[in-house]
Amino acid sequence: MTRVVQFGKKGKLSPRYVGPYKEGLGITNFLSYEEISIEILDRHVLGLWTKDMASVKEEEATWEAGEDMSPNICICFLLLGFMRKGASYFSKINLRSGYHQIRVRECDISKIAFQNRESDHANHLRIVLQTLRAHQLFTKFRKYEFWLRLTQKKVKFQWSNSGEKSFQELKTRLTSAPVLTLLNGSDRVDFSSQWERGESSKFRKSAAVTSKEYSLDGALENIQLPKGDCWSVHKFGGTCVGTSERIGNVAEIITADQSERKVVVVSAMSKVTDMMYDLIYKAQSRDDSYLTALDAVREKHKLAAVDLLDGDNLASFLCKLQDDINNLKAMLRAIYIAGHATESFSDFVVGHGELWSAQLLASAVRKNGVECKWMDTREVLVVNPTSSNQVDPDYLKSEERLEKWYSNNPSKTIIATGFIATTPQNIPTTLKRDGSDFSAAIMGALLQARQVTIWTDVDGVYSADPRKVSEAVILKTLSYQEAWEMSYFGANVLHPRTIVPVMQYDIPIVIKNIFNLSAPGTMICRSSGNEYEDGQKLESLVKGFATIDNVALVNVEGTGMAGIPGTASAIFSAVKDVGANVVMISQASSEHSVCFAVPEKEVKAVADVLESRFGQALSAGRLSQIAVIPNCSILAAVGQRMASTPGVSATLFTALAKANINIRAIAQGCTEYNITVVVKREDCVRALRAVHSKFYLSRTIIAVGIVGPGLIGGTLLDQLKDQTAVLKVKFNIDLRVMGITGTRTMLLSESGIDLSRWRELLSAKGEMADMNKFVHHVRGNHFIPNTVMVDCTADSDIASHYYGWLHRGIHVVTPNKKANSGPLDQYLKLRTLQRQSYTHYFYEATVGAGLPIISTLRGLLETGDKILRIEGIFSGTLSYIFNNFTGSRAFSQVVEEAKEAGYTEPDPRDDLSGTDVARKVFVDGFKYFVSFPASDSL
Ligand SMILES: NC(=O)C1=CN([C@@H]2O[C@H](COP(=O)(O)OP(=O)(O)OC[C@H]3O[C@@H](n4cnc5c(N)ncnc54)[C@H](OP(=O)(O)O)[C@@H]3O)[C@@H](O)[C@H]2O)C=CC1
Ligand SMILES: N[C@@H](CC=O)C(=O)O
Repeated sequence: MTRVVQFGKKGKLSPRYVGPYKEGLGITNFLSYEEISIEILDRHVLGLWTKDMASVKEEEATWEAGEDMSPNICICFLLLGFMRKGASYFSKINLRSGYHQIRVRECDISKIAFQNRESDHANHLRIVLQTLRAHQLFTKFRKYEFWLRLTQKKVKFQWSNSGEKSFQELKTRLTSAPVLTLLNGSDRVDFSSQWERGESSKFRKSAAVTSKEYSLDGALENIQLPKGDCWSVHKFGGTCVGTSERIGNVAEIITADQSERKVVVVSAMSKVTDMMYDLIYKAQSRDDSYLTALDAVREKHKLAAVDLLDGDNLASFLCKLQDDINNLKAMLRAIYIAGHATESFSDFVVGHGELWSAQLLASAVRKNGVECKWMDTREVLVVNPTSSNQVDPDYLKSEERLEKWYSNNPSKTIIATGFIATTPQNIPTTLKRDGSDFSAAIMGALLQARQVTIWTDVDGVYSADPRKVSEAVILKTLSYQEAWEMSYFGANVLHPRTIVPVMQYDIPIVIKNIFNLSAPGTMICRSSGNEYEDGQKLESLVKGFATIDNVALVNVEGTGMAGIPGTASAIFSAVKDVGANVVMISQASSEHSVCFAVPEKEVKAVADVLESRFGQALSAGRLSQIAVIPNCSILAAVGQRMASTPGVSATLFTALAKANINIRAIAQGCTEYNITVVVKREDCVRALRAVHSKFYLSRTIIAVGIVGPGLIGGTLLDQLKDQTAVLKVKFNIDLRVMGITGTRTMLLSESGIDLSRWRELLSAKGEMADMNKFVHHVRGNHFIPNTVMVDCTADSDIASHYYGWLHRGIHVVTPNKKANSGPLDQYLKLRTLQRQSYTHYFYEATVGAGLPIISTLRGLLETGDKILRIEGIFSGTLSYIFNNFTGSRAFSQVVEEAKEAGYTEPDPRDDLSGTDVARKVFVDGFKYFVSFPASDSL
């Protein structure tokens, strides 16, 4: 029972009952317990109403109520009445007294008014507070003196920050007091026993956040806004509600969601926001087609509604839609005439997409039998636009409005519009880019919800862009900071600002795929500090990698910069003046140069302004240059566990070096949560894949080119066929043979040759051999960071390519002795380059037919052994001949047999002449202890 009392013109009302405040309890025709207890426990004690207040003229038993009378104080008196009677636990009986809920207007929040002597205020309050103190419910009485001052009639009302703080504390203390209640008729439940059983915190929370638990018979509306774990927030983007069928699916998800209470934030149907902006653009360009475009908008929503709804629901939606369209038509006409739309006009028009999708979804949810309310968030979310095209939420005002909205629209399921909000002056505005995610996060914070779920069309946050790294994995968890860093550096996770509202309450954000409900998604939450909890491998110090393409570097250099305060300020003020966004900054400690990255499209303006501002410094030689390096990309490694872990950057840079990626600039924040490098744009994907595989987030992919599929090359290909699976599973290596070439034909593949059929494919599909094309193909796949050429020929011409290959970052593996037994200076040049380019040059198979002779010799020498003598027959061919040329067969026949057995060189004369043995002696390992003149070669 809620009694509505109309106010007269002067805001006076006369109560119909004189309260029994001084007469004792038990008068029956007062408010029911539910009304009062809920008011007490949930709204008024918790409420944040800050303006005063109903003053009571006792003699007349009338109330003068200001527009904003505060019931907080009244409630305190209410409590004190009970406490004065010795109550330390409250029951509904205590509360059934002469207090009235009144509303100024039908739609207003009910407020409690009651009869009281003004002179009693201070006394009563003291008793309340002393009683609380006696029960150790708060610690410092003097902290609440503000209350006493405020309640004095002639004292000017001033609500200071400290008053607010103290009130909040008092509120918490009061609401954590034990309360007796009746749940059902005469069933009495003593929550104090829960308290004694150690469930106080649970109870405190439920007392503070729910109201229904205290209802006697459920007759009373839940007008008090509960907060806390009972709420979950879901956000569905435009793709999720792109069609009537998808809206229906979303309604199913909401219906199936087990949360006690939920707010569902919804974007406009996909493409609608663009359509709405297009309307404005057309209208202000005086393009008459805005009318047909508006018809298309109406039709889209009408069709969706007809598919989804029926009966009254459909009729009422269509009626509302037509009203809105009529209004929009008028507004667009005004824009058409003015030839201009103000920002608030635009925001108002554009926001209709969310208004319609929220209403459609709400109707669809209701159709599933779930009671729900839809919320136009412009009534609730208050934001202050900033100069930088962003908005700052006003949480206090939004909270007030949310409480008010809820009291008029109490529901366990609320479908709220994303993206739109209002300014403090009630001017419609939007939350700008990715605004719906932000709306959901703000709602989560206002309700202190258990979780915010962002529904999208991917399974979660990937360790890298899956379009660039096909082996990218879904991350189970990310800390707020990691998500923040990833999204800043281009990972399409969440807008960084989305994380801010939820962070303060430790509310997790879960990213889920609406098209794959069984996928667990990614949870963004406070870092647990437990290295293993998220199931990531120990090696995954880096959680993920993100890239930003299309950036340019600007390098300002000169001796005149060192030690001159204000240089950086002057540079970046100039950059700010042209509105450019600085993505990354790096300055060497020598202070001779400052290097920073800006979006490519802004670099010209930046260069121009710097040239003009620093023209004098340039001509005087204080600055040597302002250089622009275009076509760059930023690659960022992100991971909270990178902090204070030595070796992460070394691993990162080694991976990049091995993939032959040149780093143009480096930056690392002092939190050590990210390491950022700038690379050439064309190198970016290879760089990303190289580092991704290096940190064991995926397999190391190697593109292999086989030159010379003869005996050795063919055997190797067969061996690779057998080992491919083992290499993948056991060694995390994904080896793909991208090309095979002989002297006449070559076979190329985009994704890797099927090694079980390579002979058949080479002869059937081989094309004319072309070494340049071959190398370009094997190396040219931007998605594979590592390339290896395996030279299985005995050709010096092929060996002469090694230098160029190593120079391009291509690793070389060969059994061909030619490069190592040619001119020594060329060999040494090759080795120097190999060391400088961080590439591998492996040639173990040149000696001993693949037995580990070279590495063994080197190991012996490195550990202090001295090689005095090496004895043996360094030729398989000669060894075969020595053993088999017994005179019974012709020498040529024995040589033929040796060739058949695979011992000989392609030209057996190399073996017979001893040249092959001599080459082996030349090969690296032997050079440790045999001196050759630099001019010697074979
Ligand atoms: N046999 C052995 O036990 C050992 C051999 N080696 C070394 O392995 C290498 C290969 O020996 P092996 O397999 O026996 O010789 P093969 O004669 O069986 O194979 C040589 C291959 O190289 C190809 N080839 C030659 N020149 C070129 C060129 N310019 N461009 C492309 N392909 C070319 C040939 O192609 P095509 O068929 O089209 O002419 C052929 O497929 C040699 O350097 C040898 O010293 C090392 C250790 C042991
Ligand atoms: N032809 C060589 C084998 C490869 O190096 C030999 O006979 O030993």
